Amino acid sequence: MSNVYINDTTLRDGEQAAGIVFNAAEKVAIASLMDIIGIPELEVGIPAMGGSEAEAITGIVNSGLKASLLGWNRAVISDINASIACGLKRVHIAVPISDIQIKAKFKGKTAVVWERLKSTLNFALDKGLFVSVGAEDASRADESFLIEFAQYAQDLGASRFRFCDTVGILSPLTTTQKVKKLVKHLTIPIEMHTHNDFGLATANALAGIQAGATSVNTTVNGLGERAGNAALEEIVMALKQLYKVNLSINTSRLRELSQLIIQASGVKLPPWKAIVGDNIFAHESGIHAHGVLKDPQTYEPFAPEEIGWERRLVVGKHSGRSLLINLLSQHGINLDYEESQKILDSVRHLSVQMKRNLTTEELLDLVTNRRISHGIV
Ligand SMILES: CC(=O)SCCNC(=O)CCNC(=O)[C@H](O)C(C)(C)COP(=O)(O)OP(=O)(O)OC[C@H]1O[C@@H](n2cnc3c(N)ncnc32)[C@H](O)[C@@H]1OP(=O)(O)O
Ligand SMILES: O=C(O)CCC(=O)C(=O)O
Repeated sequence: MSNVYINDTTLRDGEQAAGIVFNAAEKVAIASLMDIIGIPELEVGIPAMGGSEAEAITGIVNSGLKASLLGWNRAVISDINASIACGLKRVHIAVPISDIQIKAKFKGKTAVVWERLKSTLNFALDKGLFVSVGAEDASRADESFLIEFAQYAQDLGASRFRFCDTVGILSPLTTTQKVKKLVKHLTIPIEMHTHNDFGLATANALAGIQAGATSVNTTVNGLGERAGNAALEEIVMALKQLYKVNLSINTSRLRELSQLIIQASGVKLPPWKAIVGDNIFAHESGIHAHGVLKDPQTYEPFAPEEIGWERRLVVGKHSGRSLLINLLSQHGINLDYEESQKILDSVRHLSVQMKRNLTTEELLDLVTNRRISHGIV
């Protein structure tokens, strides 16, 4: 697993999420930050859309990034020409290969699958391009047909093969079974493209990697069609922390990248979003705060600095005395046992009334007011 490769598609599948639009300046800014962070390949968009999308892609191509840049194409010659017109040297050609897709797109004619693959792949190769071939809806395709298709793409000269779980119906076990079979028949790298319809995109992408795939198509914050794609930050941190695979990606800027996507997409994340959510290093509960104050590892899987974020200890309904005593001592207020218990009771009461935790200022006010009313200060 030491050679896992990230090909991020935030600027293609990510932007396909309903209602999301990145303008040209945002697309260039996102690509640039990903490049600085060390993402080796970026799927930058769909040149065949023309207009502002083609302009944005050309803008990225002309930005002098180190990352390899890939354009997404249907198996249509004019799409490939649009990619060339944007200055791209790498193209991805997507071909629908499940019965459902072939029926909807090619009137059920499998001959069209072979013909489209051959004509567009040969065309792109003749133009000197690097070609990645994608099997759309591979997870629902007939398995022999999928293998035949992948081998044909390899024989024709494709440099990489993308296995797509287009509607996110795989589990880690079925992913493993399918990818293992594919690996036996291919020598070119296999890329995982997984969707999150059942909340399994990251798990399935990692299962694919364990089964022998070497590339992952990710998106920042898991943005993408419907429930989204495998999240870049989850894949990178799971590989780093759980699989001990170092990808030479500067993880300390992952939170910053996530924030850039929130800003550009206008879509906020739930605070509990894995890796980059606001609450990933926030502790309120008494037992957790007590543990973290002694050793952060008790309730944190890795240090917040690893992703460029910080630890927060907040006082609220579930807090205990250790946290109160600790926080207040930082403000020169020392509590004995009895007083801390009384203040904790008030904190609980107030939290329930306000249906939230208390800010530090509110906690300090509470203590001061209590002390005044008891003639302590
Ligand atoms: C699983 C995925 O995420 S695939 C990527 C999806 N992304 C997008 O669709 C976003 C960008 N798309 C677009 O801008 C437009 O759909 C375009 C420019 C590609 C095409 O626009 P239109 O010509 O108006 O076609 P429309 O979107 O209505 O239909 C898609 C056409 O592409 C065909 N098609 C779909 N996928 C493929 C493919 N992989 N290879 C070849 N043809 C395909 C469809 O059969 C349909 O053809 P038809 O018009 O002959 O029926
Ligand atoms: O690239 C492809 O082949 C299709 C990618 C895709 O977005 C999908 O199948 O969900």
